[in-house]
Amino acid sequence: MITMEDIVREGHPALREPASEVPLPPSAEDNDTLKQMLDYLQNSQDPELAEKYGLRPGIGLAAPQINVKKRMIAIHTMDEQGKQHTYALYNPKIISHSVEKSYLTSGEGCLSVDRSVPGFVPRNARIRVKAADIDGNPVELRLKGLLSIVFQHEIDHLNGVMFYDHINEEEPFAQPEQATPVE
Ligand SMILES: O=C(O)C[C@@H](Cc1ccccc1)[C@H](O)SCc1ccccc1
Ligand code: NI
Repeated sequence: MITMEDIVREGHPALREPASEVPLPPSAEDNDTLKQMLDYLQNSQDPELAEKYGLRPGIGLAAPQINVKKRMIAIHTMDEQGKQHTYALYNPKIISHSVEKSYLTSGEGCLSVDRSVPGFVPRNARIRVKAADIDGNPVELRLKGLLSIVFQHEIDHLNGVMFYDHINEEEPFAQPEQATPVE
């Protein structure tokens, strides 16, 4: 079971190195890792389990955050309409995106960052993602809103990018150009 001890924090090299493509079909080991990443998110959103194991709630997790330098992400979140979305993906790739930007009005956090970093994080409002699902089958997703933001946060982790790399240093709360706020 993944707990907070398994999640590496800022300064750990795994967070700043590009992760490697996962050979498909996935090995049993990679499959187990990806399932454990999704389990972490689901456990962390269960108040009893989160309390019992000291888990910080998360809606996304990327393999480099558990010191696995492979292109694997898990996402488990409600969208703005209250619909549950659950993804466990290999080799996600943004194949196109809108010109329009968006940003979370609350700013972003990160399970690998034990401090608050205030500011708007400009993201692409809409993205198309190609990936492989947990069985290694190809999937193509068109994402917007919170889901688009979470996917970009996690795919950034596969490229050694942290959310605060996008924050305007001079004016952290400057309204990003052509951007739609996401509550
Ligand atoms: O550290 C991570 O990668 C997981 C982040 C994902 C995230 C995505 C988009 C915007 C903010 C964070 C964690 O989920 S941070 C905790 C959290 C929980 C619920 C809602 C937002 C953030
Ligand atoms: Ni993060």
